[in-house]
Amino acid sequence: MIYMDGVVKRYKKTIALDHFTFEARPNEIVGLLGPNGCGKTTAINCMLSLLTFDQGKITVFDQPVNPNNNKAKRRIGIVPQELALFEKLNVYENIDFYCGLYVSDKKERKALVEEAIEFVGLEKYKKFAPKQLSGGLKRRLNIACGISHKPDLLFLDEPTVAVDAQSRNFILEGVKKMKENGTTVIYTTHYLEEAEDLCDRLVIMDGGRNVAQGTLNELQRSISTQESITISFIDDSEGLKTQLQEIPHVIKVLEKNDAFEIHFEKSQNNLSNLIKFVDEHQLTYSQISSEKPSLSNIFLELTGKELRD
Ligand SMILES: Nc1ncnc2c1ncn2[C@@H]1O[C@H](COP(=O)(O)OP(=O)(O)OP(=O)(O)O)[C@@H](O)[C@H]1O
Repeated sequence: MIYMDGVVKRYKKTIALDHFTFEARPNEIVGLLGPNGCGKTTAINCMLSLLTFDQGKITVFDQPVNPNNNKAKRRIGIVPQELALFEKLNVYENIDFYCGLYVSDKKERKALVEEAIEFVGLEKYKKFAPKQLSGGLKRRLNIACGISHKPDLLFLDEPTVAVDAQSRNFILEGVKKMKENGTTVIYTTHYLEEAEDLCDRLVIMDGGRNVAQGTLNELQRSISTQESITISFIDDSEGLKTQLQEIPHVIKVLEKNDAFEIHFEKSQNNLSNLIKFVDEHQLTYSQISSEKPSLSNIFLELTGKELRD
């Protein structure tokens, strides 16, 4: 669907994309993740041929990107992070306007607009002006505007920022449904749990580069932390963190909300070694849980930074 190879984009002295590579295959949801300023928007704008680039190659639908390729544009949907709604138009009219950019036949358009309204669950609000909608409903309207022409390729930029739980679920279920219907989705988000749950593959960006890509499983296998055990002690003693660090196979120990998050490399005995340590030091714990590295752990190890979550 989309292929980027060695793409360099400079804004004067800033290198926003530094030999960036990226791929989105048909019928998958690809998560594009990275800290503020890592180049996500620049990469997307280059894919959409809204920006020119200095070096490298980008193909969309197997053709080099070209701002005059209207046939390709018809197959692409964009849901920007900033709401792009007309205050003077009601819900129906807003969607109809965006759909009209691609579909001129009125009858066909009416059916598509109605379908988009149903898809985002705004049937009761057709005649409402955007200012009469809650934040979550406005986001749903924004999405309906981007998908009403049934794109094969959809860009969703942080669609769940500042939305209530109900709208968030609606949006996430909608994205899954779009994939089921054959759409390829490129999804940027800062919510790592959301990306873990939703995306088939993930691309982690930092400093304009693709620092890692793959399924969650592949990314988990690519880092040294293979298990993280969180333990809360009732009788925390001074110097405990340093002592925990000496347990075999421990990579590092983080203190999080009155608990220790201990990162281990791959070994069969991590949990039993920790319990042995607890017994030997006559400690009492209130909670203990073990899990595979989260996307947040992966992100931290690969980039040395926490991503806002
Ligand atoms: N028009 C511009 N002129 C100069 N520098 C720019 C311009 N647009 C972006 N940059 C710089 O390019 C880099 C990449 O920015 P970009 O907006 O692509 O990052 P981003 O990952 O989308 O960030 P965010 O998560 O904050 O939206 C940053 O250093 C940014 O300051």
